[in-house]
Amino acid sequence: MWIPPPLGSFLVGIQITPSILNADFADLGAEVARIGSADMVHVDVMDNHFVPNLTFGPTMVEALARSTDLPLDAHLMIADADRHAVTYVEAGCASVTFHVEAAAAPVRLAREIRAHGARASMALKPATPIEPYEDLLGELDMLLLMTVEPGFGGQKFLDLVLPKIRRARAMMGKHGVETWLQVDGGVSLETIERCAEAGADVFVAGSAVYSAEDPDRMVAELRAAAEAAVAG
Ligand SMILES: O=C(CO)[C@@H](O)[C@H](O)COP(=O)(O)O
Ligand SMILES: [Co+2]
Repeated sequence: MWIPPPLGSFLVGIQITPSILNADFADLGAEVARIGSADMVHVDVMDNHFVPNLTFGPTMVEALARSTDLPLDAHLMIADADRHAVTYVEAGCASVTFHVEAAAAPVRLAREIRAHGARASMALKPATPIEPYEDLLGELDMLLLMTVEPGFGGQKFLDLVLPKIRRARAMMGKHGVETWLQVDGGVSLETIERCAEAGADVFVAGSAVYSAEDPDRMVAELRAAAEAAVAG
């Protein structure tokens, strides 16, 4: 059984997790090989129900896990997350994020994901407030705050989420938890500094990475920009 590391070992600094939503789906193994310096590969699972788009299922995720040594970070945009999340741990994901809007029992689900050996993460859409979930933060390895409405890559970053990122980071400090704070949607060289300054430390970037001529160089540039913003 996977045992959460002790407090403090969560502090790994800035992490860049490119989304393969904007990669070439016909050649995903090769596409992931183009981002060798990434910390994790963000896999957007969509069911055409929770969001109006359809992407991968567990069989494809399992094949992807076999084709790379990078940890997979599954972002489940699916209805009935309680029923399906563990399938993605079994498919080989190191981290599984469910949406709180799609989970009937988020505490039980987070514990179940951890008990099956993956990091447990919970996502909030832009209009979902963080305050009702303050007491759950200690159950999570990562909190994902969406900075676009989930469903599609290439959307414009929503600045209105920045105060929620700040509040979430402050709550983590107040409760003494070192939960990773991930942002997802419209993250680019133009927006990453604002997110890092607000307290995010894990950054999903899809179109910014895969529209770059050299995706791995873009990973390095995003990391440098976030680190510079944190350093002040
Ligand atoms: O979860 C999602 C969209 O729902 C994201 O992971 C996006 O796919 C990221 O793409 P960009 O906004 O960076 O292009
Ligand atoms: Co995502």
